[in-house]
This record gives sequence, structure tokens and C-alpha cells, in this order.
Amino acid sequence: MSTIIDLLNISKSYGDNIVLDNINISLRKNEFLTLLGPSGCGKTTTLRIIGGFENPDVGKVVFEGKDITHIPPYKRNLNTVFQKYALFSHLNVFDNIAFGLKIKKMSKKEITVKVNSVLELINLKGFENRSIDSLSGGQQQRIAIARALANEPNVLLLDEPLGALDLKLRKDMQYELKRIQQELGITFIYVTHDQEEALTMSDTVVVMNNGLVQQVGTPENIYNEPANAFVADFIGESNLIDGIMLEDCLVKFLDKNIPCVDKGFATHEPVDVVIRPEDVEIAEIDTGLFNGVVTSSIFKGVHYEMNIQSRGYNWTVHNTKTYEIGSKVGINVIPFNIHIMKKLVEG
Ligand SMILES: Nc1ncnc2c1ncn2[C@@H]1O[C@H](COP(=O)(O)OP(=O)(O)OP(=O)(O)O)[C@@H](O)[C@H]1O
Repeated sequence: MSTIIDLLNISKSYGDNIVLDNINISLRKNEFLTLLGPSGCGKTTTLRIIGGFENPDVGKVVFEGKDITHIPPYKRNLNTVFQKYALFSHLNVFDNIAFGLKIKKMSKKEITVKVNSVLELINLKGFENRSIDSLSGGQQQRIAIARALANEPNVLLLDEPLGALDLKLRKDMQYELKRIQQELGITFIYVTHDQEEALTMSDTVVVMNNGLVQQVGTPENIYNEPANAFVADFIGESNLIDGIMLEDCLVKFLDKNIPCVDKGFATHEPVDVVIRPEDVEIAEIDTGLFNGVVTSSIFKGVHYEMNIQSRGYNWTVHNTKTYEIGSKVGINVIPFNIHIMKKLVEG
């Protein structure tokens, strides 16, 4: 399948700090790809390298088959929207959006048509003459996006564009952005540390940690088949327990030998056992894999989030029914829902 952007063996350090360590990412045309990871993992640096604001120490950025590693930002057919909107406060909405078009020497008539069409797209028609200061944060962010879209980039780079918005507005804007991306067929590269945002919006998620790509996959793929304990823990909640693989399909954790479905580990290999809270079933005492005591239960809308203390481990469990604090219960997990991961080697 043909790609629009390829990052090939990108590495970058600041002094002794290795920020990106041999990153390889490929994007297809019209794809919504999200770089997801905790603060400081190298997402913004990756985006800045794609945008041309930063040079890699090693590796290449390839755009439609051409090496653009050393091409300046303004010569790349990419536009960037940063978290800080960087709008011109002395210009009104129209002139902010028209700014790049005037530089391109488009005619007045063409500019008016273009500005009106992007204002319509972001649902801010009629705002042309408003000053930037008179707009809410969400409206300012839409104008920043409109300004980028007016340039008709092939690829739009967005660095935590919704980070400053409150939750409700953020959710609305997530749908809006996804709609715009699909409507215009632009390739989006999106940076966020919010896993829910990444799962909701993306075609492809690149999970990063410590300058390394941990996994690339669809949201479903990343959630259901995490490549390692870091991804499992970062994407959604999980119970992460130390274990030892005894043989194929048999793991020991919390002092008990438990059937699982994973194979191919060395005998007695230390492993991470990952179990999602929604995959833990609560059973009658003495009928499950373990016995435990309920230590908390909070109503979360669709389920109760409970903590169950068992053999020195504090399980997080999602259950549609609640139990009184102090109740003695059994805990069950079917083998299919016990995910065995290789231990992470800390970099
Ligand atoms: N210009 C710079 N000079 C020195 N160190 C830098 C520079 N830019 C980034 N770094 C460092 O590189 C690392 C990665 O930063 P980066 O901004 O790419 O992370 P991030 O994943 O985007 O984090 P956040 O979510 O907090 O924005 C951090 O340790 C950061 O301090």
C-alpha cells in the first residue's frame, strides 16, 4: 500500500538525553494517525521533525517518496496546529484565516470564498469580523484549525490541539475534527497523551514511551492485544501482576498455578500478567481462583469500580453489581482473558 509519509530510523538526542531512538512510522494517505504516550516520551519532537521544525540526528523523513529531511517547514505541504493557538490578536477572524492565502497572493475574491468555506466547515459562519479576544478558547481553537485548513495541506499536524479545552468541549471537538478529516480526506498526525482521545479518533495509534515505539495498531488492536505491559497499562486500566510461566498455557501468579492460553515462553520465565478490570468476575467465596475482600466500590455510570484485596494484591474490578465494603468474595478470570507479556526491559 502506498504511503504518504515515512519516518525511517529517526533518532534524536538533546545532550545526553536520547529523546527518539530509531523511530520507524509509515502513514497512508487520508489516515488519522495518533502519537500517544506519557509526557516526555518524544511525541512533540517526532511531530516537529515531520513538520521540519527540528532536524533528526539520524534517519530520514520521506514525503511521497521524496527525502524532505532537510527541507524547511514552509516548503513542505504540511500545516501544524499547536496547543497554543498562535492566532494574531491584532487581526480579526477573517484576516487570521486569510493570512497564509494573502502570502500565497491569492485574489481577494478567492480568499473570501475560501475563508467562508472553512468557516462553514468549522461551524463559525458569521464570525468573520469578530476580534480574536472576543472568542472562547474552543472558538479560537477552531479558528486555528480553519487557518491551517485554508492552506489545503495534504497533511495536518496537530499537537494536543484540544489540551486547553474543558471536557465537554473537548469531546465535541473530537467529533468535529474527525468529521472534518473524513470530509476533506486530509491525512492527520495527531499528538495526545489522552488514551481515550486516541482510541476515539484514530485509524492508527502509535504508542510511545521513552523515545521508543511500543506498538503500532488500530485502536481495537492496541486495546485488545497490547504488545507489552506498558501498552496494556497505558491504554485503559489493567491489573498488572508479576508471574512465572511454568509451561505452555500454565502460569503461576499470586502463589497459584493458573491455566492461560499463551505459549512460547521459557520454562520459569518471569512475566507480566495483565488482566483488564472488566474481565474479572466476582464469584461466591471459595468458588473462584482467589478469595478476596472488597475494600471500595464507586459508581461510574455504566459499572461499579471496585477494589478487592487478595493475597497482598489490590485488584481493580469493573462490575455491574456492587458489593458492600468488607464483603468476602471469590475472584474468577477465564484463561482467555489472562494476558501474558514479556517483562519490559527498562531503557
Ligand atoms: N529543545 C529541546 N532541548 C532540550 N530538550 C528537549 C527539547 N525539546 C524537547 N526536549 C526533551 O525531549 C524529551 C521529549 O520531549 P517531547 O516534547 O518530544 O515529549 P512529549 O512526549 O511531546 O511530551 P509532552 O506530552 O509533555 O508534550 C523531553 O525530555 C524534553 O525535555
